[in-house]
Amino acid sequence: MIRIGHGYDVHRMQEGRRLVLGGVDIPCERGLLGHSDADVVTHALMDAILGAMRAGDIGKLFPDTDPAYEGADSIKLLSRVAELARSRGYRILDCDCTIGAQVPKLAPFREQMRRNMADAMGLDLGSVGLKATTTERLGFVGREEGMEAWAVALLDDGCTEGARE
Ligand SMILES: Nc1ccn([C@@H]2O[C@H](COP(=O)(O)O)[C@@H](O)[C@H]2O)c(=O)n1
Ligand SMILES: C[C@@]1(CO)OP(=O)(O)OP(=O)(O)OC[C@H]1O
Repeated sequence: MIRIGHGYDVHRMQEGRRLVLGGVDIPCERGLLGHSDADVVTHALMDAILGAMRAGDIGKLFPDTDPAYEGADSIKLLSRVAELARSRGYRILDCDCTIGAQVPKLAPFREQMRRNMADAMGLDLGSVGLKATTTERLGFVGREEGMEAWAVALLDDGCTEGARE
């Protein structure tokens, strides 16, 4: 049976932090604040996969109170989520993500972000969609206070209809 999952995440922008999106270190005066590398799009994608698995969320799997995840490389955490999915009999089929960011321009980094996320999940590049949008200067994204990301993922649970809880 095909399962759908959705993920959403927000991180605050702050001077002196790296901007890491889809595993790409993007040159920018300000980066994203978080316990991990604060890779907002990779976090949304992990939550989408976990949602499709009905397996909670990244905060449950990787608590932000655990020093093990301080400065964590979120792409490595994505590999772990994909491995967890495989170990439970799921196959990640397809996913699509959107980043809300007023600045910087992300288009030049889009293909490398897709590649990093696809590689982390063991998927073809074509199975990972990624877009970016400004919010036309509206809201916290528009004021450059933070960035947000949404993701959806389709997983095959390997079961006949209705067999999983
Ligand atoms: N941080 C961003 C935001 C947007 N883009 C690209 O620009 C296009 C137009 O954005 P609008 O918000 O004005 O619709 C968008 O479709 C993206 O291709 C970007 O690269 N980086
Ligand atoms: C992956 C984690 C690990 O601390 O990253 P954070 O940078 O804390 O980001 P957030 O999206 O607030 O919560 C998810 C956490 O589990």
